[in-house]
Amino acid sequence: MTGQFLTLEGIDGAGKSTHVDFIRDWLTARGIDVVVTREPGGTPLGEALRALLLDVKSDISLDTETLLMFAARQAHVDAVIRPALAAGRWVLSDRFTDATFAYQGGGRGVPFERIAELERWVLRDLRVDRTFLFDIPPDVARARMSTTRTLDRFEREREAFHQRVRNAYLSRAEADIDRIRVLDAELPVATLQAELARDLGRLLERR
Ligand SMILES: Nc1ncnc2c1ncn2[C@@H]1O[C@H](COP(=O)(O)OP(=O)(O)O)[C@@H](O)[C@H]1O
Ligand SMILES: Cc1cn([C@H]2C[C@H](O)[C@@H](COP(=O)(O)OP(=O)(O)O)O2)c(=O)[nH]c1=O
Repeated sequence: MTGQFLTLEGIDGAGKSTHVDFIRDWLTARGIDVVVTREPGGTPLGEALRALLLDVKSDISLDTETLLMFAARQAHVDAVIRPALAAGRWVLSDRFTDATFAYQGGGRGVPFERIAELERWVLRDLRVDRTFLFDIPPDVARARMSTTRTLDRFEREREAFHQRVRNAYLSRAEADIDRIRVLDAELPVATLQAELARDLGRLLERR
């Protein structure tokens, strides 16, 4: 049996990374072999592209940025995601293609159809089984980040950019309610973990 492919999405500072270990541990405790990965990244090439993409000093045009995201994704899908799923392992990726629709599409204005074309080319028959979208107002997310990290190229964008990213994520969630679960990321971590556990339980049952 092939594994399930799970992704975490949301604007920067929404709290995705906070739940990665929880999801991995919850699944591992139930006998599931989980591969944790992230985008951009997940392979040596992908991590090198990530460094370029996030570096505040990089001067990258819109289309180049979009193509680099998909170049990293192509390597990631072929080297990590497909083999793991084929071996019956589950894959948990901190961000995936929804992020390109949200950031490059919603945030920067790349036409969604162009991104969809790249998605068809790179993903072919690969589908995400469940996406947890951590939804939060940009000002709350920004306040969370400012205490903990040096901001990268995307995190330094204005609040209006992050609002467009958030709106694009929410539109995708409305259009794909079977896959994307929207979580109110302002809730306490323990409440969010209880919701995640409930939904993971449903995924396990339907295997
Ligand atoms: N539900 C929550 N309530 C309050 N603070 C949170 C919550 N989830 C995460 N945080 C804090 O917000 C900051 C950003 O979280 P993080 O998981 O790094 O976000 P992301 O990976 O989405 O950028 C961290 O300092 C984290 O401890
Ligand atoms: C995968 C992906 C990420 N991004 C951006 C969103 C994030 O700002 C950044 C990666 O951030 P993220 O993995 O959230 O970084 P961290 O939690 O370490 O700060 O890349 C895109 O713009 N498009 C994409 O397709």
